[in-house]
Amino acid sequence: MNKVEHIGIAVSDIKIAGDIYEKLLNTTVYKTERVEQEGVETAFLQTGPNKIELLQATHEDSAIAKFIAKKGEGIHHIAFDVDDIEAEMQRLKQEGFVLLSDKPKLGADNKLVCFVHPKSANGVLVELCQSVDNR
Ligand SMILES: CC[C@@H](C(=O)O)C(=O)SCCNC(=O)CCNC(=O)[C@H](O)C(C)(C)COP(=O)(O)OP(=O)(O)OC[C@H]1O[C@@H](n2cnc3c(N)ncnc32)[C@H](O)[C@@H]1OP(=O)(O)O
Ligand SMILES: [Co+2]
Repeated sequence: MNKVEHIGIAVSDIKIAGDIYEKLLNTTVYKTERVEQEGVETAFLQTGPNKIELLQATHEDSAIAKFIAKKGEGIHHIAFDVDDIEAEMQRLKQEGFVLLSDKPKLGADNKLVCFVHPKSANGVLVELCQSVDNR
């Protein structure tokens, strides 16, 4: 695995949260994207080498809606950049981690993604990300 690709933060209102994070980080939201498959609206901010992904649910069955209902707004996942997502998925499976899909899915920002169940990663939802350009 390479660097942290982004930190995902679950928010109830992406416009309000975007304004707060713009002030906090002294930068602007550079991109928004709706990912229907995940039931989320996203907004991205960059601070130094770090990327923040704000996530608002687009329907009540979305993972983000369930998370906020249970735990409230806050850090939802940590995503790591990988060179070869299928190889990394295979490695993690062999190490006993529980993957949440058999195949990579298309995420935001032109990435292939796969999630590791938080119960198998010390209570943290982990996302693997491979740039589609890396394929
Ligand atoms: C925009 C696309 C993409 C990107 O490109 O970056 C994204 O980031 S999409 C982000 C949203 N999508 C996902 O999170 C997909 C993966 N997540 C899931 O499949 C589910 O959320 C889950 C992790 C399997 C949990 O779903 P479910 O089992 O239905 O929910 P429960 O509420 O019953 O949770 C079970 C258990 O797990 C704990 N939990 C849930 N979410 C998290 C979390 N984010 N971090 C830590 N722990 C989490 C939850 O509290 C439950 O624990 P117990 O109460 O102890 O049983
Ligand atoms: Co993410």
